[in-house]
Amino acid sequence: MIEAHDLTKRYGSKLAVDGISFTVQPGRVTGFLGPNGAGKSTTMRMIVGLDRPTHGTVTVNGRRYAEHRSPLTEVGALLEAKAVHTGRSARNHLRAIAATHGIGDKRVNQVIEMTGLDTVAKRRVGGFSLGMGQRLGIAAALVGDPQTLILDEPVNGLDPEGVLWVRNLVKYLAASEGRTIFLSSHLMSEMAVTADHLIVIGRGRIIADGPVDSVIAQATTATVRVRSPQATDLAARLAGPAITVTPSADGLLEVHGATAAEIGEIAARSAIVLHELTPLSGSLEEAYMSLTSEAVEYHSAALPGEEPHAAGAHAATPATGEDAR
Ligand SMILES: Nc1ncnc2c1ncn2[C@@H]1O[C@H](COP(=O)(O)OP(=O)(O)OP(=O)(O)O)[C@@H](O)[C@H]1O
Repeated sequence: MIEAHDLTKRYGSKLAVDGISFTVQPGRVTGFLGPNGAGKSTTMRMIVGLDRPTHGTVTVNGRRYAEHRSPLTEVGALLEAKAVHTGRSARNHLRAIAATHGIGDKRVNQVIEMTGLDTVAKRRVGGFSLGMGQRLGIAAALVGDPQTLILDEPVNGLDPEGVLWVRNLVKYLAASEGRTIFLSSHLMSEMAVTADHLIVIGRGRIIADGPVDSVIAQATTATVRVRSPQATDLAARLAGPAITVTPSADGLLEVHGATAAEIGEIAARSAIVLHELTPLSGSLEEAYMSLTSEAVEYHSAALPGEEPHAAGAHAATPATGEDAR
């Protein structure tokens, strides 16, 4: 378990992390989200003692990282994937890390196999691609077989097979082995299918902390998709001050402000035939854009004809495909 209390980090005049308190529980994957510069990496660095809090504390299993006798077997971290001795082979890099904790070659070989690095284990790390470097960073985090894993953008640079592997690995480690997993990513569709719980930060402060479904439900408007051969009639009967009905195609309506049950009852009372009645929850991307719209420090320029802020556009988009939960 990771516990942060009033955790604060100031770099000169920049308050990178502004008094945050949170708990990362074992047995589930906790996603850490936030715009560029929100303070995610700084928070993760403080957890593993690479940065000293200006104020407040953060502990792993009740102790600060530096107080653990065998930190590598307690917490594994992927923070700076390229922070390796470039002249060493992947195997020797892992052996050097393992040696600091008396971990033998057997475990080194296991993690090399787990991370798919077998064929390149003898190659110099300096020549590794971004994805291979990322796999090596994950291997290093796993060497000590730790109870807690902290992964800063672990899927960055990985191919689709690698992304799927990370997803399945962290889910397995949390759900089947009860480990504590804390990971950041900017890929919302991936986070939506990987995390159980989310902590969202912006400008160094916590914006949301809760189960993925509740974070999405709180930050998006639920839509119900209704298909009926009497769509025009149904739309007229549904429309009211609290209900918005948007015809989206022939016979298809998108309804905000009423549940599927309420719509079904209104249709039944009017003897209107329904061919489809589907509640659609918002996507994590919509929720994220809405939650962080005030906290984005580095805005991209709008494309011609696009709203300067993407949040509104996303909030209006019904959730479909892989982002829908
Ligand atoms: N060593 C440092 N010295 C000065 N400022 C720093 C330092 N490290 C981070 N910062 C600043 O602290 C803020 C938070 O940075 P951090 O890297 O923690 O954000 P992040 O959420 O991880 O961002 P990203 O998504 O871009 O990785 C940023 O404004 C950053 O410029």
